[in-house]
Amino acid sequence: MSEDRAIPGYTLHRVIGRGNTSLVWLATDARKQQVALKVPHSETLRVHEAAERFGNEVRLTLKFKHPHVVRGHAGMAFGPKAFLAATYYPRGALSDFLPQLPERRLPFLEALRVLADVTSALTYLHHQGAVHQDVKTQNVYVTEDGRAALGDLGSTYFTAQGGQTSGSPYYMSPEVYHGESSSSASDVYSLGILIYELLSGERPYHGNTYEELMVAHLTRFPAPLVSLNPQVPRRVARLAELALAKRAHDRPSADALRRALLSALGETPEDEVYEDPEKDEKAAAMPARQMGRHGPLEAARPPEAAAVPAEKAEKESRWNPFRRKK
Ligand SMILES: Nc1ncnc2c1ncn2[C@@H]1O[C@H](COP(=O)(O)OP(=O)(O)OP(=O)(O)O)[C@@H](O)[C@H]1O
Repeated sequence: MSEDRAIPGYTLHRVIGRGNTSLVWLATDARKQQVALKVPHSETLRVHEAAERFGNEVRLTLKFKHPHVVRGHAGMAFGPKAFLAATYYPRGALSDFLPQLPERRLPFLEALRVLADVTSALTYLHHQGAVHQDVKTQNVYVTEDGRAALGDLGSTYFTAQGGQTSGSPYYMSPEVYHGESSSSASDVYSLGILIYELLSGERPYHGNTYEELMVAHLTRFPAPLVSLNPQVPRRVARLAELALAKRAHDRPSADALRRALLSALGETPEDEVYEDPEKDEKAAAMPARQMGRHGPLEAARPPEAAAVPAEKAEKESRWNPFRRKK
């Protein structure tokens, strides 16, 4: 990284990832704590909607506080010194290591645990009135002891404020393919795809092009999950199949799925009690001198210009989700 992009207060050790938007470093902060430091590419800062998307990710990652949502420690949403310091997950994202596993699958109980954690994160976001819009293996980070956290809040928005519909074609719901608004039910659909993928080792729908995937999501039905993996408890299989209902209102809530997954793990699902995300905002803030014009604590704005409009997905070059490396 050139000197002018150095982030004050952090020592950079090595690059651990490179996405469309940012370069991710393993770094240590002033207290010698390891963090994943996301620094937007210069091009991201030059393209308005890309910069907005990064800024949205910074603001919301700092705002939400849940054990299964990637935690932001500090950041700056906009400007040449924009960055996000977040919890570092040494195993990386699910997509980083799944392909190396036998049959591309986590052991069954580990998969259930990861899914229960992601579903708990979604239950929380939906309870806050937010829609994630990008649930997929690339955005699920896993700890050494097999616990998961949902990250990449760049496309997340609050339904009360509105936001631009977006998604990734392997995970996108029929209504998003139709160019309609996304909702918590669209997240549940993407979660249904993830459940299939983790419990059967394969995504339910395939296609080599955006159009082929669209046809599959709009017209086909997945094979019964228990036929692909007889270990899957019937209730989980039933709800996962319902999560892939073509009509949004036929899908279960994330919370219903969370309860089924926890029961499958032999646990008694409890109601989740949430901390007010505003409560510790000041504690999570950067020192004032490091705050940009749009500091990380500013109320979250909808990522209007930031997300990938589904109907434009084919046309957009950089922001076409189908072309994203993931
Ligand atoms: N908190 C983290 N802990 C460990 N590794 C991480 C973390 N965040 C990101 N990475 C690594 O960096 C890679 C790139 O991160 P990410 O996909 O978030 O980049 P991005 O440019 O913001 O995303 P996009 O391509 O969706 O725009 C990830 O695939 C992962 O390997």
